[in-house]
Parts: sequence; C-alpha cells; structure tokens
Amino acid sequence: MGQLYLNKVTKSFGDLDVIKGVTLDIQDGEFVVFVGPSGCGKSTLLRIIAGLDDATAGDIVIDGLKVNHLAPVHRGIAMVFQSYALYPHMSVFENIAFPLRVEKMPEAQIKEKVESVAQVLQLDQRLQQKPGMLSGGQRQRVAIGRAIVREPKIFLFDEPLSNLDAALRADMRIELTKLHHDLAATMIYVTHDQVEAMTMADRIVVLNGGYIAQTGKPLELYHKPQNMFVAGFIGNPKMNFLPATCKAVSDEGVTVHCLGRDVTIPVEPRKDLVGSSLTLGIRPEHTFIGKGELDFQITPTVVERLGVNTIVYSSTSGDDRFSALLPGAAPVVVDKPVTIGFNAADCHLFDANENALERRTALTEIDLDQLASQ
Ligand SMILES: Nc1ncnc2c1ncn2[C@@H]1O[C@H](COP(=O)(O)OP(=O)(O)OP(=O)(O)O)[C@@H](O)[C@H]1O
Repeated sequence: MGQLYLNKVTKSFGDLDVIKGVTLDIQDGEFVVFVGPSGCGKSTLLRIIAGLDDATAGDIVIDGLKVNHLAPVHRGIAMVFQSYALYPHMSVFENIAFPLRVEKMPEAQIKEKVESVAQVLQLDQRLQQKPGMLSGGQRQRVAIGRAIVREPKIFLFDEPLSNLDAALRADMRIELTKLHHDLAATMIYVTHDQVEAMTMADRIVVLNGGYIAQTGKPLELYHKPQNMFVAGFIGNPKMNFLPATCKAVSDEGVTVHCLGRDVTIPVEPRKDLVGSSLTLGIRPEHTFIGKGELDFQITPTVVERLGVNTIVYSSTSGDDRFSALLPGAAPVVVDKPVTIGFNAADCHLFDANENALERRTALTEIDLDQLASQ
C-alpha cells in the first residue's frame, strides 16, 4: 500500500510562508505530478512528505498512519533527485546494494535483489562498472535502482530528468511510465517539463504561490482549467488572453463583445456577469489563418518554423503578446499583416476574479474514456 494524505500542510521559513495550506489525497498506485512556477513550493512539499523538512502545521498521513514525527528512513519512502547522488568509488552493484547493506540484509538476498532490479532497468551488463563510466541516463537509472530495491511504498522524484539531453529525457520518460506500470507503486514527481507532466501523470497538481491552483487529469486541466493561472500555465505556447465585456447571458451561453464583435461563448450562463469585464482565452493551437467567428489582424514580430508547425508571435497592446500555432509551413512572414481567426466553441471565458466559467463543449478525458471503451 502507498496511500498518502496531506491535511492542511503549511511550511514557513522564518517570515516566509512557502506552503500555505495544502490538502491532498493520493491513492495507492497513482502517478501524481507537481508542477508550478519556480519557487511555488514543489520541492519543499516533496521534502516534507519525505521527512527531510518538518511541516510547520498540518498532518502527513501514510496508509492511515500519521508520520509527522517519523524519521525519513521509517516512512517507507524513496526519493530520487536531479543530481544522481551516486557514490563514485563504488560499482553500480554496490551503489544499488547500498540501502540493503545499511539494513544488514543477508548477502545472498542482496545479490538476488540487485540483479533483479538491474534487469528491470537494463543495467545487468553494467553492474561492475563505476558511475563515471556511465551515461547520464544510465546513472539516473542506477539512482532509480537504488530507490527500487528498498521496495518503498511511495517514490518521490525531484526533477530526475532535468540533467539529461532532450532525446534521453524522452527515452527515460517512457521507461519511467513503464516502470510505474510494472511496479504499480505510488509515485510523486516534480517537474518543470509540461510534456513530462502531461504524458506521465494520472493526475497533475498545479501549485501557485504555496496553494493548489487545481488538481486533475492532464486533459481535464487542458480543456477545463478552473482559473486563468492554470489556463496560462498548462499549454505551450501559453493561452492568449483578450479583454471582453459581457453583453447578455442565455441558454446558449455568454454573449461577449470582443475584438469589435458580439459572439456567444458556450459556457455556464451566470446572470451576475452581464455588464462586467471578462477575459476571453484562446489557445494558439485553436487559431487559424483567415476569418472565423472571431478574427483580427496581427503583424507577426517573430515566426518560428518547427517543420511540423509554425508559431507566430505578435505584440498586441502594451506588453501583451498574441501567438498562433499553425500547422505545417504556414504562409506567414515577419512584419506582413495576416488575419487570424478562431471559433467560439474553442474559447475559454474568465470572470473578473480570474475564475473560469465552466465550458460545455470541450472534449474531456471523461469523453475520451467513453470513446476508448466503445
Ligand atoms: N531552507 C530554506 N530556507 C529558506 N527558504 C527556503 C528554504 N527552502 C526553500 N526556501 C524558499 O521556499 C520557496 C519555495 O522553494 P521550493 O524549492 O520549494 O520551490 P520550487 O517550486 O521547487 O522551485 P523550483 O522549481 O525553482 O525548484 C522559495 O522561495 C525558496 O527560496
């Protein structure tokens, strides 16, 4: 079992409140990813779960047992860091065996366990080598092996792939997903990398300034962000935001005035919105060249050609930027005005408190589950 419950956890360093009340239930076997901007408290929360830092207030409960005062070694948790923290003078075998030797496990059993873990991680041909002879990816696998042999209830990963190059990261991402599937263990993973979060997580926890901004399945966060912070944080390039005013609400949704036109966005029709200032959100990948239910002319300032698609950036008012992600080699050039359009069903709408109005049209993971079962 590896069930974790955080109940109103806070953490302050002197006057600095870093974690401001986090309550979170993580199920046995779940792969949960913490994301959020630099300094939002991701690593601190992980260290509190591991027992490397104490919470200022609140409870950490593992499998029904409050562990606040248990030393890290007694929590049944293994942590894998960005820096592999391997012993350079020891062989791969000795590095993986290290926690078992500390536990004074019989030698024959250690050999059996290390060899079995090495096989899972495809390190069986490397057991006699020293870490210095290995690639970055292989070293990270040794660090993961050292975590696995302890058979922890919960694995904690603090940006384990951030020292690796792009190709190796992609390989390791797939390996870690497979490993999670094979071990069926609870894993909590901190990353800056959206692709890692979207592809590996059963559930993503978005942190902002010591609070949870939203938790949900990856596609739920993408299609139905609950607030502007999550809407802007999940997705790359980030969602565009445009000013709008609410003209009316009806069964069809909320009619707004935006880009000089009235358009009805299919979201929950909250009556209190009429007359108020709203923000309309549109993802760059939901725009196209030409006229749409909403459109406007932009003058590209930067055009990035990635082969599979083209990203166009333009400055709108002040520091605001509008970006469009267009398929293939789009016919756009810097300084040449182009009409960019998009449709109401793809838009998001946020109230004056930056909370999202619930969308009616988005394909959600619930829909996807239904599709998959047909
Ligand atoms: N031991 C400490 N003493 C004082 N302040 C600390 C300590 N550890 C972390 N902090 C502060 O707590 C805040 C959160 O840090 P934390 O490392 O948890 O953020 P993070 O979300 O993991 O950031 P990053 O993505 O940059 O790693 C930061 O402002 C940091 O300076």
